[in-house]
Amino acid sequence: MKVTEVVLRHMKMRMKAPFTTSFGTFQDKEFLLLEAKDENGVSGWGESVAFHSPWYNEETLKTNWHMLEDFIIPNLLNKEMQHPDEVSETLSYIRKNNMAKSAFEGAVWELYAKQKGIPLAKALGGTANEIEVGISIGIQDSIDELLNLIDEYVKEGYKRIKVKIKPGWDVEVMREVRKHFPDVALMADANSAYTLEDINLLKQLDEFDLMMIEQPLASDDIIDHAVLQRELITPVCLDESIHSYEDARKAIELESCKIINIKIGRVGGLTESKKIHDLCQERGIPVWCGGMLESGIGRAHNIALTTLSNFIMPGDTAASSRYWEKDLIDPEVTVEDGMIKVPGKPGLGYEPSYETIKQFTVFEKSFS
Ligand SMILES: O=C(O)CCC(=O)c1ccccc1C(=O)O
Ligand SMILES: [Mg+2]
Repeated sequence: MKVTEVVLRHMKMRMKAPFTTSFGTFQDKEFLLLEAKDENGVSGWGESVAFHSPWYNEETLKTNWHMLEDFIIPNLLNKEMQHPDEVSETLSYIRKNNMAKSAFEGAVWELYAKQKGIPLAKALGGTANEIEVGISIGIQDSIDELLNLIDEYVKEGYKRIKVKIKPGWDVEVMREVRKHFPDVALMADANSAYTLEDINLLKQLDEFDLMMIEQPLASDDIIDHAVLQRELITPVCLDESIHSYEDARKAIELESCKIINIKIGRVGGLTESKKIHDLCQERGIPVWCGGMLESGIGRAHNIALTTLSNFIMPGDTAASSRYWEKDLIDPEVTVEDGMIKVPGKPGLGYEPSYETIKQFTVFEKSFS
């Protein structure tokens, strides 16, 4: 298998509604799409989930463009490979820049699956025919607005509700949500908005029978998370803290968390995601697939990964229509009763639409 041409596209798509986390708000989603073609003109697709600004991690779509253009693409163009695992091996000399690596690697994984004539899910070793999904709700202007949204999503059948929290929008909010939705599977995501000084406040969340609290403390801190986990009944789930298999191993050994959120981009690709998945399975740590407000391409990658057997908790990969007026793929991702049917066609199983992609492309460059 060989990638003989790469088309890199800078995309800009407006989300239906702004998304607010403890770091701020945005509505225009900019990201990179990477199309990798083989010598027969077959394309595999990858998406970089790096945002316009480095609030979630240190990467941005411009740093990703730089890494791809100046290092990753030259390293991998025209390189003969037997298996997509060789992408991360080849790039292992590059420190971090996981989202940039993952964009290329995801495209190679799709190409590999297409060449074998099997769905990406199967190529990864996944077995599920359908997957359970939840939904992540950003910080709202009022509790009433939040309750209305939750009501809507519960009626649509989403299997669990995740509420973003931050100081000043936490205990009282979760109390109201629990009061109105006593039976819903519920969790909170803090995106690192707290420190150990907030331990008493975080302990109050134990009242609400949450499935987990996601990334309460700093993005690089598994020591304090271990201290916090010892004090909480609610399981801690790590998101931003886990960049690799090694991070996952250390967090599990320190008992910094009881659950891990795997995001393909954050850990540098599908090969590393699988390794983390397998480790967690061995250690009895459930995993679920996080979301980065992806277009259909990244969404399709998440769906394929989620078919692995230790993805036993609903992920954040909601329906295309939750984010976009029009997604880049045909068909779009749809959710019925909180389930997504895993496509049976080779590769991603969703066809990227060149017409729609063109409409949202700010800039593109071809490498061969
Ligand atoms: O709906 C999604 O794609 C996930 C939404 C979400 O929670 C999120 C969105 C952007 C960046 C980080 C996160 C997160 O999981 O922390
Ligand atoms: Mg998170």
